[in-house]
Amino acid sequence: MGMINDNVDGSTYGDNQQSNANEEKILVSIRLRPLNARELANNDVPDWECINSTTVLYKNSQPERSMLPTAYTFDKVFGSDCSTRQVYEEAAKRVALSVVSGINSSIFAYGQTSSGKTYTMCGITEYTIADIYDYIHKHTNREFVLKFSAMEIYNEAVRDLLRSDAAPLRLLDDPERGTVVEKITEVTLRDWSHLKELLSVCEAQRKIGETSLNEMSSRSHQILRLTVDSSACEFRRSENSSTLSAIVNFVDLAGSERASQTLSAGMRLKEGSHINRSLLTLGTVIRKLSKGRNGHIPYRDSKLTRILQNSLGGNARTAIICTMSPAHSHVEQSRNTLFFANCANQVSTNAHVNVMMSEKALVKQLQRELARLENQLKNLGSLSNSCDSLALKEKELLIEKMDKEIRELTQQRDQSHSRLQNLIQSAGEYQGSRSWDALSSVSEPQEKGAWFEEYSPSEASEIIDPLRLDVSSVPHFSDKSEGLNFNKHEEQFPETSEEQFLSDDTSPRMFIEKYFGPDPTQGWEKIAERLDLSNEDNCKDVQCIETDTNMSEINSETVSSPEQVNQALEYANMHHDNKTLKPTFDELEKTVDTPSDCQLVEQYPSSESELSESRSRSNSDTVSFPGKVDQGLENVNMHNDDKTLKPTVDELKETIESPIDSHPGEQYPSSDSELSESRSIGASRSRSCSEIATTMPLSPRYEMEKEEETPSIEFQKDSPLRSPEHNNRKFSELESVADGKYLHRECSEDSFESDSTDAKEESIKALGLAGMVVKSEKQFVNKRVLEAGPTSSKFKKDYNVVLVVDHDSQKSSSNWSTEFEKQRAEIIQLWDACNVPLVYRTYFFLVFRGDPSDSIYMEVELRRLSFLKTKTGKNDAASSTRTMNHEREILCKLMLKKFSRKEREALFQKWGIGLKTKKRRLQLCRRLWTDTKDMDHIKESADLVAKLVGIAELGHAQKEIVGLSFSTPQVNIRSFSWKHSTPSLV
Ligand SMILES: Nc1ncnc2c1ncn2[C@@H]1O[C@H](COP(=O)(O)OP(=O)(O)OP(=O)(O)O)[C@@H](O)[C@H]1O
Repeated sequence: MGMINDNVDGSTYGDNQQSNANEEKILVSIRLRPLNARELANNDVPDWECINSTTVLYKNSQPERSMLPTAYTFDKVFGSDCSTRQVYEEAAKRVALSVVSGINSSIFAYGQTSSGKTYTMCGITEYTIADIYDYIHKHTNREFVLKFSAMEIYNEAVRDLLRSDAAPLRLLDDPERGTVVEKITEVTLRDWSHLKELLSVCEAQRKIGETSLNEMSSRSHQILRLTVDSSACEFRRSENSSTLSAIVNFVDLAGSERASQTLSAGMRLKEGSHINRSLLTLGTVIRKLSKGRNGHIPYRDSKLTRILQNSLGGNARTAIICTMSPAHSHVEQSRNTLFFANCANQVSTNAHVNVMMSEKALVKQLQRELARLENQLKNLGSLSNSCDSLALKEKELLIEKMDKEIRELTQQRDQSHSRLQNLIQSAGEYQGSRSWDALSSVSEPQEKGAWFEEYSPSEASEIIDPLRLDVSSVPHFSDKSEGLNFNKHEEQFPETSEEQFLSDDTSPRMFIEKYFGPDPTQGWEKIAERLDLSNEDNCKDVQCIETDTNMSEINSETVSSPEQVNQALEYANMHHDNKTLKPTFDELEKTVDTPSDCQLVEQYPSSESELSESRSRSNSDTVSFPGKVDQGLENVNMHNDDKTLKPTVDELKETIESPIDSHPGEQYPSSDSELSESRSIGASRSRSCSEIATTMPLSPRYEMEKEEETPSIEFQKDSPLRSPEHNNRKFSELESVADGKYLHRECSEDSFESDSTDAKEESIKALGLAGMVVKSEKQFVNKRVLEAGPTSSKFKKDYNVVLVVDHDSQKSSSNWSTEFEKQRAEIIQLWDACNVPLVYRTYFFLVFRGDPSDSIYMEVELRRLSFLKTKTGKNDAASSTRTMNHEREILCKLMLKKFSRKEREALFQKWGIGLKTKKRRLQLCRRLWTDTKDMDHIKESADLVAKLVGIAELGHAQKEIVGLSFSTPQVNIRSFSWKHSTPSLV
């Protein structure tokens, strides 16, 4: 036969949920015995009284006991006048008789020595067995088999009470039945009288001793065990028969005792010690079980708890009857008993119906169970599959979403790049465009005002898109070729807002990337590319000049160095007319004629005669310059609709014809005849060179370049081009330089068109950049030039001076770092003067830190800012200040978002802002980038802004990523490819 444990409702054992459904508390009751003769003799008084069927009350109100509870409630309480029958009926019968239904059960008697445990348990055992037999008699349809066994645990030894030998029994752990007592005698009961005989044997076998409290004190724990098997009579011999099988334990515990009270000694003391120890373990088990089975349950600490494990929180219904002596003299033990009872009352057990099945029935049962479990497994599998497919779908959706985001971001990046390229191009071009614009008086209705209000629908994007200011400065190009339609860009550019800027979805870093591109400096590459283009076109322009002005007349002496050009241009720029923002032609002419090796003013020709003489050496000066004059006049006539911003014809004429008083220009040619002469010669000449030269804004850097320690562009000293007689520079040569020949591009005689607007613009572009890059010591001139010498014919053919930025010389020169610092300080000043957005400054500041390859950027920035400073009007300044304030407000908000309260407080302290002052964040943001002369302040400002907008990670590393750091010393502007770490020389 196999055994399956079923719940009482018939469900299969092992189902936790159903098991929990059968959870029931241990039935706990209290029985007070009457005061015994000894107690009465001692005039002891009862302290305890049962005030109802469930509550026992402590009657004595001694002050020292006032803190202890006086009333205890249990399932049942029985007073001293209650019979054992009543106790059985109300406190044990239901539990005990579960055994006939196949449910294990246990009835315990717990209490101090001499409290009436044995007295009670004897009665209950008899009543139970009597009722069992009564039940059997009433249920004739079932066949019952009763087996009896009895044991005692004496001094921690298990003894079989049905055997006369005293050999202790071993305990074994059975996986199915739990702890079993090995070789214990189990007697199948014939009848009720048979059991009575056996009970008598047990009583006789049990260790009993006399103590001062109990003449017949039980010195052991006694467990009487009755096993009840039952099966339906009709299936008794059937293969499919099943049997209910359960055990009922009658546990008469030894009584707890105090040695002092029992006057124990010797063997009794030892017994008492074992008794108390095992009872202590039982109490611990009960206490732990009462707290929800947390922690280790010390069943194995004693044989008692080990044997009764199933009854203590296990699968047996359990009833505990706690016996107490109500005598005042036993109050401590009584309270201990009540405490144990109280804990036991919290313990739950799980009762199950134990079904013994025949092998065949067991197989069938197991097959059903197997099918059920397989079914469960399938369900789990399908659930798991559905979970997997769900997760897969989620992932696919996520991938799809990310793909979409990537596409959008890529598109935005491309747009930004495209826009940036154009903007950066304009950064280099705007000077030219402005000058062209001014000279030609293009039909712009008015000057562009504030930078940021021109092209963006929202301020936020404007703030961090400072290059837009360049857009505003080159409206002239907005409807031109090469994608320079900024209005179009405006449409393509998504509107943004401060909220977007600050939103979680768009991090400041992303925002920067979105509108700046991954790195705004990437656009510089395009500058280089455009250098090529524009120079190419400039060469065409030069060829045009050649054609019109008989370049054969130009000899090597007419070649001017770029340095001179720059000096001249700067000079011109310094003395421009305030109204037109342009130098007068006279000034320019003077400048052009200024020898490079001398101070501008000092070296100018001191008289008209000198000037005339100088000019007479070459027609080129009278060819090119008047060409520009004509152009300017022509344009003025065409677009003279804005007198406030554009020079009128008269103004222009005045500008041209009247030297500025305060300027050495008084030595310049001033007669109409000279001017006419110039015009007549250069009428058909391309406009570009001179126009550019007129308005080219130059930074103070060019003044520095005059100094010897500053690398500057020069022709090779050995070259004939550098001969002393070259001091008398000719404008045509300057023109050539200005037109971009210095940049690198070889010219082709047949590759240009004269008087071309495009050529003009390209020339402007080229010149806008020419000054940025021309600087070199010992630079080489195109080999063909050098080899051929300065013969005019050869020069005409190979008019292709090549300039190289010599980073090596820069790098090797300790001057570069000094110069870099100077330039940077200068830029910082200009940023401040021009209200350049802080984010832009920060980005620039972080990216460019003194690498030799930074020089070009620094130059470009200086030029851009220099020009910007000169052109910014009051309205512009007010507007840009507003925008700047707005930017600071945004940074202020970002500070709240980016920094914790602690971090902010640290910042306030660092920046000297009182922690209790109002608008602390705004105070801090208003201090950023303000002390332009304190580099520490600037660095800290940059670091803070970078952290706020998320560009802290930028620096040289980022620059290298975009290919802006060069490992080779020399960079040929012609093949200016920023992405090549080893750019080749021409
Ligand atoms: N409810 C009761 N009514 C009358 N007499 C009782 C009652 N309970 C116990 N007694 C008597 O008290 C004495 C001690 O009882 P009993 O031996 O059952 O105590 P015990 O708790 O088993 O003691 P021990 O732990 O020492 O074995 C016995 O003489 C018993 O007849």
